[in-house]
This record gives sequence, structure tokens and C-alpha cells, in this order.
Amino acid sequence: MKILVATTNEGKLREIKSILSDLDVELLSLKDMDNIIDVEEDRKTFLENAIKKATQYANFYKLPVIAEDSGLEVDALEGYPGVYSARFYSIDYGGKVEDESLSKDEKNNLKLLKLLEGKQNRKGRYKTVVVYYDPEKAVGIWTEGVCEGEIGKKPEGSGGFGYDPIFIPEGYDKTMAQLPPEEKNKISHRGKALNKLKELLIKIGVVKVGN
Ligand SMILES: O=P(O)(O)OP(=O)(O)OP(=O)(O)OC[C@H]1O[C@@H](n2cnc3c(O)ncnc32)[C@H](O)[C@@H]1O
Ligand SMILES: [Mg+2]
Repeated sequence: MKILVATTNEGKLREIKSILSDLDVELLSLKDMDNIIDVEEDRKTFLENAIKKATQYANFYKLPVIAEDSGLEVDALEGYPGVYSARFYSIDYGGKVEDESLSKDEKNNLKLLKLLEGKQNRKGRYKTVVVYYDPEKAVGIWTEGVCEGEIGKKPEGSGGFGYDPIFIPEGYDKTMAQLPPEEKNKISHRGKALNKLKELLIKIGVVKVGN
């Protein structure tokens, strides 16, 4: 069976495909589709955004879909960036970063480090909500995963994506970007949520292990 991994984020796509690689399914990406629709993420929670993405993509492409909404919540910033994690550099909270010579991820990280300058409490966590939705069989499942950690003082490492160069997982003295991908997938919010989803999909007979 085919499942569309409906994300525009290459880093997420890479990790989702690797974590689900032991399933007997063909994982498609938006690049395999004839045309790409844009789903506006205007909801207040990861769950609502993930449901919106999964249902809109599934109903448009008439395929079972896995979509997720995720982000970083920082305690000293009242939980920001949260659902604004992808575009944190461009929102009013904490001021905008306009340096067009930087990538979106670099602008997000620069803004976060600036807002945490001098702050003792650097605790934070990655959160994701993953949604599987099959419009034909009317099967909808969602799972979530959390990865506790703290924000480092400067970007380190070249692996992963997004906030990984400044996110130090609990129990580690390295950033997520300094860990090999398989290590990140074992401890990340995405790995936890997708492994829960895998278990449920196998349990209800939607997928099997082994390809
Ligand atoms: O919505 P889609 O198309 O899936 O792609 P996106 O990048 O916009 O994804 P989100 O809306 O879920 O925003 C998640 C942002 O949170 C950050 N993020 C999520 N998971 C991460 C991870 O594992 N490592 C580093 N940053 C992460 C990163 O900046 C993402 O852009
Ligand atoms: Mg998004």
C-alpha cells in the first residue's frame, strides 16, 4: 500500500522515511505528486494543525497520509516558538530577524539565542503530533512525542535540521545536530510518536513489518 508523507520539510521527510523503513509500505512524498497544495497552518495547537494538514492532503490526493506538526517550546519564553517554530524569525514576538543572507533555520536560531541571552532557565522541549488519516477507510490515528532538553549557548554540529544545532537533549552534552541520525531517531519526539503510530497501525492490521 502507498502512504503519502505530507511534509514540505526535507529533514522531517528523511527522518520519517528512516523510522518507518521496516514497514511493508511504499512511502510517497509531495514531490511524487503532480501538483502541490499549500495548507495554511493557522491553528493554535500542534494537534489541530496536524489534523488540518493530514485531512486536507489526504482528501486532495485521495491517499492515506501521514502528516505532523511539531516545534520547540522554551519555558523562559512562555512556550514560544511553539506552533510558530517554522517561522519564528518572522513573528512580532521578540522582534523580527530580517537578515536575508541567513537561512530560515539560521534566523530562527539567531532570534532564539538572542532572546535567551543572560537567561538562567534554558529548559525546553521538542514536541510533535503525528496524524495518520485514510479517507477511504475512514481511519484516523494521532500520536505525540516529546523530547526534553535545553537550549545551548551557540550553534554546534551540522546534522539534523531546524533548531538541532542549539538543542541539547536531556542526558546528553551534545546538541541534536552533533548526534548521528539513528541516535536522534531513537530519542527524538518524532521517533517516539512514529514508533507509537507504527505499533497501532500494525495492531489494527493496516500495515505489516517487512518489505
Ligand atoms: O509543516 P511541514 O510541511 O511538515 O514542514 P514545517 O517545517 O513547516 O514543519 P512544522 O510546521 O511542523 O514546523 C516545525 C518546525 O519546528 C522545528 N522542528 C521540528 N522538528 C524538529 C527537529 O526534529 N529538529 C529541529 N527542529 C525541528 C523546525 O524549525 C520546523 O520547521
Ligand atoms: Mg509547517
